[in-house]
Amino acid sequence: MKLQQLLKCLHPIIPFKGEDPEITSIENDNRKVQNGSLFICIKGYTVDGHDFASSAVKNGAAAVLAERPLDIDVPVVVVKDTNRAMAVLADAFFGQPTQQLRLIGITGTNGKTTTSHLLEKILADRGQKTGLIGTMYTKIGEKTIETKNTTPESLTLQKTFHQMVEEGVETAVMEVSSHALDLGRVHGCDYDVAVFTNLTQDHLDYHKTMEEYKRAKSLLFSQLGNSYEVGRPKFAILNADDAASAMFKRSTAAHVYTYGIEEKADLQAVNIQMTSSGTSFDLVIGQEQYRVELQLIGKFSIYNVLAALSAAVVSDVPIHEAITSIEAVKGVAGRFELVNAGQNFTVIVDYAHTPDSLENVLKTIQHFANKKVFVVVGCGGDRDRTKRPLMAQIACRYASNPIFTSDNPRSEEPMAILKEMEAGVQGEDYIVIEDRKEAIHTAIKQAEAGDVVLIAGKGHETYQQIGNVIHDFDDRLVAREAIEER
Ligand SMILES: CC(=O)N[C@H]1[C@@H](OP(=O)(O)OP(=O)(O)OC[C@H]2O[C@@H](n3ccc(=O)[nH]c3=O)[C@H](O)[C@@H]2O)O[C@H](CO)[C@@H](O)[C@@H]1O[C@H](C)C(=O)N[C@@H](C)C(=O)N[C@H](CCC(=O)O)C(=O)O
Ligand SMILES: Nc1ncnc2c1ncn2[C@@H]1O[C@H](COP(=O)(O)OP(=O)(O)OP(=O)(O)O)[C@@H](O)[C@H]1O
Ligand SMILES: N[C@H](CCC[C@H](N)C(=O)O)C(=O)O
Ligand SMILES: [Mg+2]
Repeated sequence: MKLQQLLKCLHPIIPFKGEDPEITSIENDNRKVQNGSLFICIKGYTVDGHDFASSAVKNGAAAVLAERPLDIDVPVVVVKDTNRAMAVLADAFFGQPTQQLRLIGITGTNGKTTTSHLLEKILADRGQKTGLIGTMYTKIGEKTIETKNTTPESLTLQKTFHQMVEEGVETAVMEVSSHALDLGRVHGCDYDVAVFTNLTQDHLDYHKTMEEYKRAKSLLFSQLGNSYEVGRPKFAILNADDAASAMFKRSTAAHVYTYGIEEKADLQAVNIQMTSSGTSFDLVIGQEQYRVELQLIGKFSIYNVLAALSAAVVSDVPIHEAITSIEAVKGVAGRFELVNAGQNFTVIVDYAHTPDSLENVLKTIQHFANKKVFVVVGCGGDRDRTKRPLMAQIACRYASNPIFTSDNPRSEEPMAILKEMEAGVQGEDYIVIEDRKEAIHTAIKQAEAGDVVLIAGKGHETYQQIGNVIHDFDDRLVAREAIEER
């Protein structure tokens, strides 16, 4: 595509003039630039992309998009906000891919990864080719691609959607993080369905207040189409039991459907039965009622299932087929994942890294446990510090044997993070073991028949970041090794 043609999508008040090279790709990382690329300079949290413009030109950039004039030998297009412009350009360059597939976005503090996997399974079972974008990976059909963020920035995102369209994906399901909504990573995404799981404390390092965090989440609903196009209706799926849903309902013109347990909802779970091996309930939808027998555990799993079923129903999947698909799901990696190596106690690895998720998982365990409950838990560095004392309190409230350890300390001093956890539980009974491997081994060594060991916070992660070094680390493998050593 010619540069001038591409720039038209920015609708400048005064047209950009100048040379008109052929643009073969768009990049925001100078290391990925090739002959003919348009290099977009983004001011990041760590470095300023403008500093890499000369290097991008050396690597073959045919033009540069920047927020100020630059002394380089290729055309420089100056805009006020390159991050905003990147979303528009990416959407145009890749042929507006989200208008060519069905796009379902899932937001909320907890349950996004789980719900997206449940929904993907329902759609794939119907014979649809699906795409998935989220915390664990991006998936196109059966192919998985490694990712860094839960929701990538706009350029990667639109490139991925383009690839999905090329490969025949009919529906893409994606996790939409509050960071992504706030930073405009999803500008240009034309969602058909927006799903809300729940809102509890996380990410206050970034959003500062819960009100701001909620406002960021609400963008998914306010940005959901504002027209009643007959052929492409838009739906907002809201959690009737979460107070934030009222604001999201007000934010959207889309058709609203609700799900829930406590409050009246369009899809409602009643007659719930929970055991240590599964959960069952009656799904009431309109005048109809269906029994649902899940292999998933805990009340929070019912919410994720209801969210996925609601999104499936508005996507024209017959409800009984959606239920059959969900009943076959054994779980999602790193979410309430059992580690079995022949031991006579239960070991669970779970991605709970917020106060609410930790409380939910521990309450679920407490419901079934009749012996000791160990929890090995830490808090990530360079992330919301205010959750540290709260998570420690929850660990002490619901577990008989709390062990505080490191999660991903990142640039922080591991013991300083642990001190902030301890500040919440003065006088309580707990132990601190900075080294995560040692902490897991200690819990497993001490566990006796019938006890439960919960290893929380890192779930599917296969690394531990300490300082700038990323070490291989997988809670599931470490737990297995510890069990085998007994
Ligand atoms: C705070 C934040 O969101 N940071 C994101 C941001 O990084 P940054 O601002 O530090 O980027 P930077 O390194 O300064 O680079 C600026 C520009 O220079 C370019 N550059 C940089 C270096 C170089 O040699 N050459 C070059 O051209 C970069 O490509 C970029 O365009 O842009 C990066 C690229 O898009 C993101 O990967 C990165 O996410 C980091 C890893 C992160 O941890 N983000 C978290 C807070 C986050 O976004 N989390 C949410 C929610 C998770 C959840 O709850 O599920 C998520 O969606 O992941
Ligand atoms: N609906 C829910 N409500 C509360 N807690 C939940 C819910 N679903 C899952 N959890 C807990 O939260 C943890 C993370 O779940 P999941 O990965 O599905 O959430 P997520 O929203 O994708 O998280 P992230 O923001 O880190 O990507 C699970 O391991 C479990 O402990
Ligand atoms: N998506 C979450 C991941 C947290 C996982 C936890 N293991 C940590 O490193 O803090 C976040 O960015 O807050
Ligand atoms: Mg996730």
